[in-house]
Amino acid sequence: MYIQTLDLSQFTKGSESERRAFASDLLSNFSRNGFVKLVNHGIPDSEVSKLWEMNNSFFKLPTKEKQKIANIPGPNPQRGWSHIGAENSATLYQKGLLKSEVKGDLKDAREHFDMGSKNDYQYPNKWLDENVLPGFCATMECAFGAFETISEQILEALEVSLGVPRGTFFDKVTPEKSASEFRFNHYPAIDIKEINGGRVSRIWPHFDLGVITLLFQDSVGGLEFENREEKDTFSMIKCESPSELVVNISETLQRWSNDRLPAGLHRVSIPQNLANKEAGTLPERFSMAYFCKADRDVSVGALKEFVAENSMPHYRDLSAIEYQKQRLESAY
Ligand SMILES: O=C(O)CCC(=O)C(=O)O
Ligand SMILES: [Fe+2]
Repeated sequence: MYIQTLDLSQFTKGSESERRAFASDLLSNFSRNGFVKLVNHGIPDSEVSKLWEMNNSFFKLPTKEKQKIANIPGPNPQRGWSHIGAENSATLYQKGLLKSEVKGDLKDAREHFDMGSKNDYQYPNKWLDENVLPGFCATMECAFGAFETISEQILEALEVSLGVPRGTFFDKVTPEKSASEFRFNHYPAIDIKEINGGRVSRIWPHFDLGVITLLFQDSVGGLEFENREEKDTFSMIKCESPSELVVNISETLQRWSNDRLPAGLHRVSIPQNLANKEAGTLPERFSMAYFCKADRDVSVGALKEFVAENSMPHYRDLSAIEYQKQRLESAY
């Protein structure tokens, strides 16, 4: 099993028939396993390189600097730096756990940094002094805008292929009220034996909470998606280029579409193609994820377009912020 790579410029710059072909490929790949990879997504390589440099530089800062913008653990949207083990993905996404995995005391070997929209006055971002990491805020805000555009294009393509009115999804993800988030992940080098011990993972199997997720990963490897035909088995999502985007369906889209588009279960583990998976050290790994999220006041219940007449929706109405808080509460 592998993830298909699609060319987004076919949709953004193509003829009507190319746009339809892209939309249809997107839907069929998402339906198969919840994932696609995108090239020609509109973020220039130079911008992607800048992001990678920022990502690396941020985590290399002394702990005392990162501590100044520490996230306050809890159910609110995350802002700033979270130290290794702060978020417990195993608890957050228990329904994503494999049967063999025991509950409780499972750790993530990962630190991360989160930011939201600059328009989000309710949960403002936390930035370092400009001289500590020059250009950090500007680079992140610029990327955030680009991710908003790409998300809009993907949601529009899905609306086209699903035959639902324009705006069915996108009107619920507005740049003005944005609840979306951009995250830097850093997985420090780790002894493979520690991971094989079964209590520590880079990131446990989970679904993302938002609508869709866009992710850049480096070449270290280890990101995997679940094969739907064979529960509890995972395949690699190989990194062919540091500027390709991995895109997956997240929980909100599964709920809106009343399970027509199930979310993609994923994890970060020992790379399957590593020569020795029993001993040695896994090198550090970096990734960046943009979580396109529903506006906070919007319902994450099933949309009427996806509920057949005289049948019950699989998901009840609940505001996106209430949903997020309920899910996050279990993670700390
Ligand atoms: O690091 C990765 O490749 C995946 C990260 C991830 O799944 C997440 O942050 O939700
Ligand atoms: Fe994830």
